[in-house]
Amino acid sequence: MREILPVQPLTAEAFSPFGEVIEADPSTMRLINGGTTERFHALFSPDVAGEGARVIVNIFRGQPRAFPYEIGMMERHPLGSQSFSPLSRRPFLVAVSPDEDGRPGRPQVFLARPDQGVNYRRNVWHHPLLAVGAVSDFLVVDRDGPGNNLEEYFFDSSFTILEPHL
Ligand SMILES: NC(=O)N[C@@H](O)C(=O)O
Ligand code: NI
Repeated sequence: MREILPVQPLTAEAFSPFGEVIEADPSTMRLINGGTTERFHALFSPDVAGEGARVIVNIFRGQPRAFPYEIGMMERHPLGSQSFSPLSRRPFLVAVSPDEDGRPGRPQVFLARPDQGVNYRRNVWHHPLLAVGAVSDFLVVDRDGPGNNLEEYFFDSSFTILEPHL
């Protein structure tokens, strides 16, 4: 029996070892435009490295994953951060791992609300996009430029995620 991973709610504190949660945090809010707009300021700062690197904005259209889902691999981007912000107002799953001597440790899985996104800090182990329940669009801010920005690691034994309760 493969190890079943618990799914926990996404919070800024729990996710802080891996990056930032993108959400309308009242502590970041400042009123602008004559008080007609709330600006939730500087939720994260994209981090790109290497000569010729640039920050780019993309849309990822993710197909929903089938459950139970096997986490067989993790990846990381040594040259840039990567953020995912839902455009389809749907929840999604976030799987991240601590680094253990250059390999991902046991994955931690979070359920992001439809009004939450995440930014993976540069070189943080994560699983590729995990859309849930329906085709879902995400605004993705990450890096373009020369050099290899993808490192993958395949586990000897996968981990199981059960269908999340939405
Ligand atoms: N390949 C790609 O751009 N996507 C992954 O990095 C991902 O985290 O989904
Ligand atoms: Ni990625």
